[in-house]
Amino acid sequence: MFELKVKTDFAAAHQLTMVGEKCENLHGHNWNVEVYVAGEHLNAAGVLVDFGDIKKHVRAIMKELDHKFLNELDAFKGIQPSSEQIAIYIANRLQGYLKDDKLDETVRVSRVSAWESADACATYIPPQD
Ligand SMILES: Nc1nc2c(c(=O)[nH]1)N=C([C@H](O)[C@H](O)COP(=O)(O)OP(=O)(O)OP(=O)(O)O)CN2
Ligand SMILES: [Zn+2]
Repeated sequence: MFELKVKTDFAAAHQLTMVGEKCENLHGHNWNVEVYVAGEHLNAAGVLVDFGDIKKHVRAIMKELDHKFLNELDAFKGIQPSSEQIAIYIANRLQGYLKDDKLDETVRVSRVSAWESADACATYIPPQD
């Protein structure tokens, strides 16, 4: 088993209800994001997945989120844009890209961590089929 990690970040605004009163005010964070891709077999180049391909996909996902008001995005219609939900969104989008790449069938997004501050992070671990 191999696990790759790519780090990225984005800045965005959000409002959260039900978490804490101050979170209901419009405010922003600089999220630091870590995506993990796992799998069992190396390809002919001796790698699980080219880091460059993962970074390309991650950049595309960050472009959807960066400098946006997250509550207004279709991705978060009826969903609170908490760090947990952001981690789920990134994991699902990246999994879709990897599926299109037709990689080894064991390759999957194994974890996404979204740090909304230096000391607070939500990690999503997608269920394994
Ligand atoms: N489990 C989660 N809890 C909270 C989330 C979240 O996404 N998942 N989000 C928030 C808000 O985004 C809020 O803006 C966080 O503000 P912050 O000042 O960083 O939070 P704290 O008050 O907890 O931290 P202090 O260090 O005490 O300022 C809240 N919770
Ligand atoms: Zn917040």
